[in-house]
Amino acid sequence: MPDVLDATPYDALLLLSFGGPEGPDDVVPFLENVTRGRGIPKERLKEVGQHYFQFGGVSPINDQNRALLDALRKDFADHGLDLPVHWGNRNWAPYLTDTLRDMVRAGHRRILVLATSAYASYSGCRQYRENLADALAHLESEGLDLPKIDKLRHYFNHPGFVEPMTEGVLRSLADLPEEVRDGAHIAFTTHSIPDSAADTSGPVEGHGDGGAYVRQHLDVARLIADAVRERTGVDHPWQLVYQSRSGAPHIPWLEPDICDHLEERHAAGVPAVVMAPIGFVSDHMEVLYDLDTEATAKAEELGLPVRRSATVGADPRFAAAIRDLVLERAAVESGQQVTPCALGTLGASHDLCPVGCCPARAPRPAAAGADSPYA
Ligand SMILES: CC1=C(CCC(=O)O)c2cc3nc(cc4[nH]c(cc5[nH]c(cc1n2)c(C)c5CCC(=O)O)c(CCC(=O)O)c4C)C(CCC(=O)O)=C3C
Ligand SMILES: [Fe+2]
Repeated sequence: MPDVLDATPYDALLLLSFGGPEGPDDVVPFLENVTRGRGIPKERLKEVGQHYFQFGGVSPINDQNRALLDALRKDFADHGLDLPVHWGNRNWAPYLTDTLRDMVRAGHRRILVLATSAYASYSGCRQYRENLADALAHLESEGLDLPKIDKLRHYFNHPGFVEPMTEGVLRSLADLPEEVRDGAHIAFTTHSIPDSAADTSGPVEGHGDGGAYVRQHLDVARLIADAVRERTGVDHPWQLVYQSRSGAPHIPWLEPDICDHLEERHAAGVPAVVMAPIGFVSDHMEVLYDLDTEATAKAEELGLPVRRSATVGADPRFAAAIRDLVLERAAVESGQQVTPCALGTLGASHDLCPVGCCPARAPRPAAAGADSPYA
């Protein structure tokens, strides 16, 4: 390994995340930010507000991101990669626009973005690209010289993302009572999204039937299930299920819901379930409430032993994976030949989101893609 790693042409990495409230007074304004123009039913908002108030109005997501920042900075420093890492959010402080302004004022001209979503979808990819376009428009109106922004490819199938989750599932299985362990099923969970959003996720040529969103999750689930079988010698049946549905009831979203799934598995005589939240990068509110609180209460009511496995969070292997992805993309942008690292059947995702990838219901400018007005 060389003494000094080089991320040229990039001069900074931007961790781009969702944001979350840090106290009771933040909850309602945060939810207003999240739902602006998104038509989420009032009852759902009141309910989700309660989830936050139950945890003192504090979402764990910001501390998770602070821990990830620390892990990235440590990994980069330990490997001689001199690349500053900044952090901005879509829905709460530190807001993306403020972070980007600071970065431009500090002289950064080529910024690489790491979004805290590993998969294709409007909510996990294009919406972040729209946020980047909004922030750039804002800085332009302030008369600042705009930087060039690229976004890292989807990392769902990078070994540094998959391996910590495999280990988490193994730990959860080991934690189950021995008499139910070998019969346990694995429920891989992710955020439910409208069927229409799933079907149009990923590049246009792959649209339909759950799109890239469902295919990518299925690939990760299969990778983990295969690795678990290899390590334990036991074939644990598994299924991809969904959680955290919002939206109006008459609009179809991805199903089944984790709670219905637990009921169905219990009725079928399954002795235990490991819930593996592969759709989430860290233990934020969706994991703490929808799985650890709600689904776990449902399992208790059924008398079904369950365990929830770990997300990658600030695992050093995940930080190392991000370093690998940064160097890979820097090499691509420098015109070098690279072999991208990816497990599974789908191969490495595209570097540049093509036109029509993960479309919005109402088209808006999106940066860091083939259709960016800020090339
Ligand atoms: C795919 C996906 C991810 C994963 C990718 C990624 O990480 O980006 C994700 C992450 C997150 N979602 C989060 C919170 C919320 N999401 C909501 C609403 C929605 N999410 C959606 C999808 C996703 N969401 C969708 C289709 C909606 C419906 C409305 C809309 O189309 O926008 C609402 C409104 C109320 C509700 O409907 O629940 C809240 C409060 C938090 C923060 C948690 C914390 O505070 O710890 C995080 C990380
Ligand atoms: Fe969400």
